[in-house]
Amino acid sequence: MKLQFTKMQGLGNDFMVIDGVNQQVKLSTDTIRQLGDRHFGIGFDQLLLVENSPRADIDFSYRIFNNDGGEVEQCGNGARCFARFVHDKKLSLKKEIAVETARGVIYPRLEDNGHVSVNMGVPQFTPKEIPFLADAIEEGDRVIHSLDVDGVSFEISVVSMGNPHAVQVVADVEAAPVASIGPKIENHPQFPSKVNVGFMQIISRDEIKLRVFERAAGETLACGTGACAAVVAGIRRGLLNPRVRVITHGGELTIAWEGNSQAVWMTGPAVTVFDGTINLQGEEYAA
Ligand SMILES: N[C@H](CCC[C@H](N)C(=O)O)C(=O)O
Repeated sequence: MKLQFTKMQGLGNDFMVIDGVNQQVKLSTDTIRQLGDRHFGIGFDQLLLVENSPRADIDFSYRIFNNDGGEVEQCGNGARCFARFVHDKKLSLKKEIAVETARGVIYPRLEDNGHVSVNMGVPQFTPKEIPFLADAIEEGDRVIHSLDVDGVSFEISVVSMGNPHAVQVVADVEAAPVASIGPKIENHPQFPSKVNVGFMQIISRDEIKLRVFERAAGETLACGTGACAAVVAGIRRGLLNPRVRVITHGGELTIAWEGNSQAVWMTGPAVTVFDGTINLQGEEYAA
């Protein structure tokens, strides 16, 4: 069966976006993995599925799959592309939409300058919410945890944006051990659902550089929820102001958070690369 899709990117974090409103889509884990392969398939960091929501107060349901085929809770760069997609495909005429994910509702808004702003919801910090198996019984949530990785202690901040993040401050992101330490922390036994690993360099109280070794996707050119988590961690550590420019290898994001139980706001680009059609085999289908 033929499946229509759109290839999109947010700061080089790239996606296969599928309209599950006008197509009935059923994809196995293996098929998602094959589609995500950059040599034998289409190639993407994540696959984003757009579906109707049964709730009257929600415009769409948003499902996210890493390129290993696993479904996850949230994707920030993907949220901006989601909003651009539903507008350009005329699935909604609204400038601001309510989108339900596995871990809460987010509110993307199309800006006049072509960027997209997203209310990414309220960050969570308690080990249980990450989930993170802390060393001691924690009172509430600690800003910095020590994590032992092969006998070396790393000072990490844990933040959930719906998906789990472990953020550390480094002197120079370009010299950071992203490829070696990233997978060790991603798969650390104290993260029962694994974790996205952020390496943040503080340039000033208003600017950071960031690299993220993403759970199940490896290092990406940018990570939207990773940028939110890094800024929240930096503010909680007393290192950053409430509005921060985040410089990634794929480009820049603006992240704002007023603290406590306020939502995190993310603003950045969302770009359509091409539309395509692919033939699905076997029990996969798109009607
Ligand atoms: N790898 C992430 C999902 C994609 C997040 C990232 N692409 C973003 O822009 O937030 C996870 O397993 O939680």
